[in-house]
This record gives sequence, structure tokens and C-alpha cells, in this order.
Amino acid sequence: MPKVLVSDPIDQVGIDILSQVATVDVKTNLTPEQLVQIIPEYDALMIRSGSRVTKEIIDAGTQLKIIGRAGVGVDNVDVPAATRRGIVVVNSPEGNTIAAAEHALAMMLSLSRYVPDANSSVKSGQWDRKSYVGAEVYKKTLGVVGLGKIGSHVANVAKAMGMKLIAYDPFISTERADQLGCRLVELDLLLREADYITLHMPKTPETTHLIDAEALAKMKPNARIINCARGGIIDEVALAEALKNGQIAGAALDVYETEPLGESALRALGKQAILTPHLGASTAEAQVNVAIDVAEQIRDVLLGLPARSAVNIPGISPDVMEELRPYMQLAETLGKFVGQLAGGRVELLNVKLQGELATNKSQPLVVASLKGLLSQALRERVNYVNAGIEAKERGIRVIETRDAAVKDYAGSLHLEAKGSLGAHSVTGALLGDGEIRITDIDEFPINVPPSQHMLFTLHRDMPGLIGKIGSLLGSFNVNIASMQVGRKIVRGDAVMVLSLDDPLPDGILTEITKVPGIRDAYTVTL
Ligand SMILES: NC(=O)c1ccc[n+]([C@@H]2O[C@H](COP(=O)([O-])OP(=O)(O)OC[C@H]3O[C@@H](n4cnc5c(N)ncnc54)[C@H](O)[C@@H]3O)[C@@H](O)[C@H]2O)c1
Ligand SMILES: O=C(O)[C@H](O)COP(=O)(O)O
Repeated sequence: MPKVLVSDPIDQVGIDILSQVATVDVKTNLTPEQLVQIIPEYDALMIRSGSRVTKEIIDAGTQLKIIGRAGVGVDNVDVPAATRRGIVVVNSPEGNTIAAAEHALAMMLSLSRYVPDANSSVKSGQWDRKSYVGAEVYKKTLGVVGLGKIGSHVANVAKAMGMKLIAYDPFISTERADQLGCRLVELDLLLREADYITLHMPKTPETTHLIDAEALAKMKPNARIINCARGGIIDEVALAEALKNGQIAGAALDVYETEPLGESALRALGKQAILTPHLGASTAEAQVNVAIDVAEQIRDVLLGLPARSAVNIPGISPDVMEELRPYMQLAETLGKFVGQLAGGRVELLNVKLQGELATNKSQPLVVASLKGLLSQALRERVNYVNAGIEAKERGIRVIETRDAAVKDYAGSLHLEAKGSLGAHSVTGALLGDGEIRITDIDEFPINVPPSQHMLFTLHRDMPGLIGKIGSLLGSFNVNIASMQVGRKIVRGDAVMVLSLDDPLPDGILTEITKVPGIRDAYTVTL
């Protein structure tokens, strides 16, 4: 019988499901060293946010086939390390949505009425009614940052409580926001207008310390902020300072930069701060949902069946997969590329299958394109299984077209993304050895392999321009690995694609756009 290790508390219903096919050991509060030591004997690991599954643990898990996260966030799992080892990582994307949303709403009301401090005061023998005069949320403005599953539910309930809704989410369509009764605004405006701000996005390099001293300074003095998303989105030191100085009226946190929360200035704050120990998903209902969701997937994978919410492995049948595998990577790369050219809000994706691809089963390629396109917003949460649904929920319309005429390559894929910032397209194909080539950007013919850091410019074909860009990059110590230009007519519009050894430092893109002749410049990170 396979063996499953459960290293965080999960509902018994999950243990019962696993026990149908495996021997289950529940061992919580293990140190990383203990986990490294015992993991070699296990086929599956089931966790919550309490266990950090590092590369060291994954590498030691020589029998591991699956890691199941009984919850949403897989930021405590080294997913790339698991993927490289061929270990499926699954989660429960929706099992605790309502619980987390309700916790955020509870935090908002508790902050407004000082419920935790008033409760402690009565329990300590006092009867103080003067110190706890609160504020109503009715007719106040709620700013929702991150209008995904949890943010949407919070918005729905807040609307029913008579709140005015504004939202910031660079990856959501205006139509989706309209459906939820939210006015989509820029973050700056949200910070300045909202009486309450609630955060519901993943922690990514872009969202880390998104709420820093500068952002807090933009908020109203009566504003209150709630973070039930991920620790580190708010700069805790800056927040404690802003609360101490009365710069903002309150904050409620469920998640912290380091968990468990250690020494922190937040602990010394009074009734304007509410701190809970990562309780967002801690309802009986959510724990049953996530335990069933993830235990069933572990059971299925141990039985050789596909998982329904794998964050790193495609849920497509093995024979179709084998045929399409090389093109899946092409589609995902092109999706990432065109998504970054198009900027934030994509409303339409046209996937055109050309040459031999026109006769192929196209759905997996459409899904892979969407996965690439959405990965900037959703990171590891988007996978081959959920990319279609996620796109639909974000109001992205997908069109599929086919052109069987063989052009320069046996099969090629053309993606066109239309969004609030305009339309962009990219075409790619595979060489005989399976290597990817980008063959066309915005209808300009080129021939470049994708690389991790790329710079793309639209400019006027004129002498001296390319040299200026090279010198500018050199002055920022950015090394160019390769360069290609493409044009349709001499001295007309042209494109330049550079592969860079280093990411572009902040500010350089603006400098590039100031070079005479440059019409637009974009960076793409693959
Ligand atoms: N406290 C808890 O116990 C608890 C429980 C469940 C989930 N969570 C956390 O809540 C958060 C939201 O979860 P979800 O299930 O709603 O996720 P989701 O993927 O459905 O939604 C996340 C949203 O954030 C948006 N987004 C991405 N980058 C953004 C940015 N830079 N600025 C603004 N918005 C951005 C995405 O477009 C998406 O709409 C996650 O961080 C998750 O880990 C916490
Ligand atoms: O990402 C999640 O699902 C939440 O942060 C919940 O974490 P937990 O399962 O440790 O309560």
C-alpha cells in the first residue's frame, strides 16, 4: 500500500478518503529537518500553510508522486522543484473561498465597531461605552484590491450592505467589474477614495509591499485596511507607524510577513488594530471542503488517474498530450509573450492554428495559450485545467480560427490579444529539433528564439537608432545576447527584438521610449 504523510491538521473526512487506498500517518509540527528525514518513505504529502515544502524536502522525497495543499495558496511549496521532479502539486482553489471572504468581512465590521477590544474590556470587568463609538459601513466606499474569487464574494456581500464599490485589478475586464457593481479604478485613486480597503490578490513580486509608506500616506485619515490575502503585501513596519501616528484609522490582518508572527510593533497597537492568526480558511465547512477536494485528488493520482486541480501538470489525456507536447510549450510561450505586449486587461484572444495545426485537436493549444496569457496575473494558480474557466471569469473572449495553408513552417500558431491598451499579435513555430521560433510580432516578420528577458521596440527604420538603443542598454550595464530587426518597407515602420542577459533595470524603458524614432517599447519576461 502507498503511504501518505499528513503534516498539518486536516479534517478527518480527508484522512478517511486517503485510508481507502493508502496507509496514512498524521504527524504535525515537524521541523524541516524531521520532514527531510522521514519524507523518503512517503508517496504523497498532504499539507496546509503550516508546512514549508522546500526543494530539500522535495529532493529527499524520492517516492513522492503528489503534494496536496488543503487550501488555495501553494506559496509554501517549491512548485518548480516539484515540477522538475515530476511531482504533481494539487490544491483546492475554491474550497475556502467563502470562509476567507467572510473572515475579511468580519474583520471590516470588527474594525468599525472595535468588537475585539470592547469584548476584552467587558470580560475584564469594565462597562466602557464611550471608548468604543464606531463607524458604519453603510454608504461608505469599499476598495477591493484583487477581484478574483474571494474579492468577488466580498464585493457581493458589501454591496448588499449598502457600500459603494471600487476595485483595482489589472487583469480583470471592465465587464466583469460591472457585473459585480464595482467601478474599476487605478490603485492610486482607490487608495485616495476608499474608506475601507480589502486585499485579495496573490503575493507576487509586483504585490510585495504594494501597500508601503507611500501608499499608506495616500489613504484617508478615516480609512481602514484589511489583509486576509498574504503576508508581505503590506509593509508591516510602515503600517504600524501609520496606525501609531493616526495617519489611518485601522487595520485588520490575518496574514503576516513571517508566520507565526514574532516580535512586532503591531502587537503593541490598541483598538485600531486587529490581528488574527491566519484564520481565513478556518471554518468547519471550508476544512471539510478542502480536505475532500485534496484527499480525493491524492487518492486518484495514487490510483494512476489524473488530478482535477493540478497546479503544475496538464490534465489532458496522455496520448493527445504526447502528440501536442512540443506545441503546448509554444502556445504557452506565445500566450505569455502576447499578454505582456497587450498590457493588463485583455478582452479578446484570437488563437489561429496554421498549417498542420489546423487539422489538430486544438483545445489543449487554446488552453495552453490562455495559461501563458493568464500566468502574469495568476502565477502558479492557473493551470491547464482551470485556464479556460479563469479566462471566462475575467471576461476574456476566446476566438479560434484555422488556416490549413502551409506557410514557412509545417505548423505555426498565431495569437492576437486585444485589450484596453490596444491589440498585439505574435506568431511562432517549431524547428525540426523542436526549438521554438517567434516568426512574427505585430505583423512584422522576424526569426528569434524566445529568451527569459526580452526587449521589443516599434520604431521608425532610420540610421543610428539601433546603435543608440545599444549604447543606452550598455550605460545601464545590460548585456545584449542577440538582436533582430524586422521591417516591411525601407525607412518605414520597423521592430527590434533583443534578447538580454539581464532583466531591464527600473526606469530604462522610459529612457528608451524617449529616443527619437521609437514609437513604443515593451519588456517581456518568459
Ligand atoms: N487568509 C486565508 O486563510 C486565505 C484563504 C484563502 C485564500 N487566501 C489568499 O487570498 C488571496 C486571493 O485568493 P483567491 O482565491 O480570490 O484568488 P484568485 O486567483 O481567484 O484571485 C486573485 C485576483 O488577484 C488579481 N491580481 C493579481 N495581481 C494583482 C495585482 N498586482 N493587483 C491587484 N490584483 C491582482 C488577479 O487578477 C485575480 O483576479 C490569495 O492570496 C490567497 O492565497 C487567504
Ligand atoms: O491559501 C489558503 O488556502 C489559506 O491561506 C489557508 O491556509 P490554511 O489552510 O493554513 O488555513
